[in-house]
Amino acid sequence: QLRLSSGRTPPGPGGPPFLGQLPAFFAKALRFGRRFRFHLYLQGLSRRFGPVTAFRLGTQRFVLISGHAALREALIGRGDAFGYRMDTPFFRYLSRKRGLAMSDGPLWAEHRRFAVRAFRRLGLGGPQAEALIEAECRSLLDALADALDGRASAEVDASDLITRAIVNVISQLLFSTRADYSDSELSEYVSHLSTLTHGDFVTLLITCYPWLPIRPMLALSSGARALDRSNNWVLEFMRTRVEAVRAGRMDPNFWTDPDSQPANYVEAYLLEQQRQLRETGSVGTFDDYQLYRSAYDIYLGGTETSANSLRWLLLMAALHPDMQRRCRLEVAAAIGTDWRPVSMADREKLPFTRAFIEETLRLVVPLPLGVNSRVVRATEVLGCTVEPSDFVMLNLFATHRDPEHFPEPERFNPERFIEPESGRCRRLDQAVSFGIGRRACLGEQLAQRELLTLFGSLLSRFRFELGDAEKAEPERLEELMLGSIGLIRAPGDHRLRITRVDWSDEKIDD
Ligand code: HEM
Repeated sequence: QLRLSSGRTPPGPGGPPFLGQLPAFFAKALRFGRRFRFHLYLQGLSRRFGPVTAFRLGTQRFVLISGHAALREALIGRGDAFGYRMDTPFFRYLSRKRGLAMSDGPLWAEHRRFAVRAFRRLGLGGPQAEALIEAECRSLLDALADALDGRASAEVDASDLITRAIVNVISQLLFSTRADYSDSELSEYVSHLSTLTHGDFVTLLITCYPWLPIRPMLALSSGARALDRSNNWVLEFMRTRVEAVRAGRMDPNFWTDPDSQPANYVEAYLLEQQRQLRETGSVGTFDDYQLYRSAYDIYLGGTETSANSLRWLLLMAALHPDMQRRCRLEVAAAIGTDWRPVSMADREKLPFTRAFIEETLRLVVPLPLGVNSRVVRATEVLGCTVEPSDFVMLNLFATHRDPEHFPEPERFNPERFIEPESGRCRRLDQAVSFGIGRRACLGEQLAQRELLTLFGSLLSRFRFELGDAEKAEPERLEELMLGSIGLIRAPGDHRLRITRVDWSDEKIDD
C-alpha cells in the first residue's frame, strides 16, 4: 500500500493480539470499581506516552490526541484530513452517515455551511435567540419556585427541570414549539436521550470490534437493541415534528416565494429545498431524510451538553459559596433588583460570572473525548502517522489539565480567565471544550448564551448549597464529582438545597 506519510508509529502500550489494551482496561476497571472512568484512564496514557498515542482495544487501533499544540496541528493545520467521523458498520447502520454530526465530506460541508447560515438568519447570535432563552428562563425559575412549594428553602433535584428547559430552547429553534415541563412525550425523549448518550458494554464492544455483524448483535444484545430503538424513536419524533411544521403553513405560496422568512430551522431547510428544486430541478442532498437527521443531531447535540454544563455550574456554585456570592452580587449590580433575566447586553458587566462559567467548562469538559473521528488519508501529527483505519479521539479532558497552560490544573480558579490589567473576562485558546477546527461545535454561540442567561438568572433568584447527604458523606460527593460514564460527562445524581434569595440579606451580608 502506498504510504503518503513518513512519520513514525505513535508510541503507546502494547497488548495481546485480538485484545490489545482490553485486559489492562478491565484490570483498571476492577481495581477502581465504581470510581473507574475512561477519560481518566486515557489521561494516564497521554501522560505516559505523549501528545499523540496509539493503542489497541480489541482489534481496533485508536489514536489519542492530547494537548493544545497537537490538537491545533491536527484539527487546524491538517483539518482537511481530520474533518471526518469514525465510520463503523453499526454507526453507519444507525446514522446512514447523514445529518450533521456523523456525516463526512462534501455532504457534511454543504449542510454545515447551510446550518451556519440558517442559525445566523434565525438570529442565533442576536435578539431572537435572546428572547427565546429569556422566556424559557422565566419558566425554569417558576418551576423551581413551584418545587419550593411556598417554603423559603428545600432540597430539590433540579436535574430534570434543567433538561426540559434546555430541550425547549432547542425545540423552539428547530420547530417553534415548546412543551410543558410535565409533557409525557418530553419525558419519553429524555429517557431515550439517556440511552443514546450513556455508553455501556455494547457500545464498547462495537467500537473495539467494529467488524461485528449488525444483525446478530441486535439479536443477541439487549443493549444494542435499546440503542437501535432509541435511535428510531428519536428519528420518528423528528419526522413528526418536521411534518407538523410543514403542515402548519396554510399558505402554499409560502414555500415557493423566494422572499419568505423562516420562523425556525426546519422552515429554513424546507425553503432551501424548494429553492434547489426551482433552480436545478432536484432537491440535491436537501432531501427529507437529511432534514430529519440534521434535526436529530441539533436536538441531541444541544440537549445533554448544555443541560449538564448547567448542572455542573450549580454544583460548582454550591461547592464555592464565596464565589457564588460574588457572581450573585455582580448579576444584581448588572440587572438591578427590579428583577429581569440576565441578557447578553449585560456581558461586559459580568466578568467574574463569565469566568466562573469558563472555568467550570474547563475543569468539567462536558464532552471529554470530543466526537470520535478519523483521517481520510495517512496524516502526520507532531511527527507521528495517523492511519485512515484508526479511530481518533480528542483528549480534550487531558488538554485542560496541562499545567503549562493551566497552572494547578485541578484547582477551580475562575481568575485564570480574568485579564489582570483590565479585570475583563478573556477567552483562552487552550480552553477547547467546544472543540476546534472545521468540526468544532455548531452550537457554541447558543450554548454560551444559554449558560450565561440561565446560570446568572438562577443565581439572582436562588442560593444553591449541597444537599444534606452530599454534605455528610464526602465519598458520595467525590463520586458525583467524577461524573458519569459515557460520551457526555454528567455529574452523578444529587440534590441541591435551594433557598430563595432575600436581596435585603444580600446587602446586609455585603
Ligand atoms: C456546553 C455545551 C456544549 C458543548 C461543551 C459542546 C461540545 C461539542 C464538541 C466538543 C463537539 C465536537 C467537536 C469535534 O468533533 O471536533 C461538538 C459538536 C457538535 N455540537 Fe456541540 N456542544 C455544546 C452545545 C451544543 C449545542 C447547544 C448545539 C446545538 C445547537 C450543539 C450542536 C453540535 C453539533 C451539531 C455538533 C457536530 C458538528 C459537526 O460534526 O460538524 N452543541 N459539540
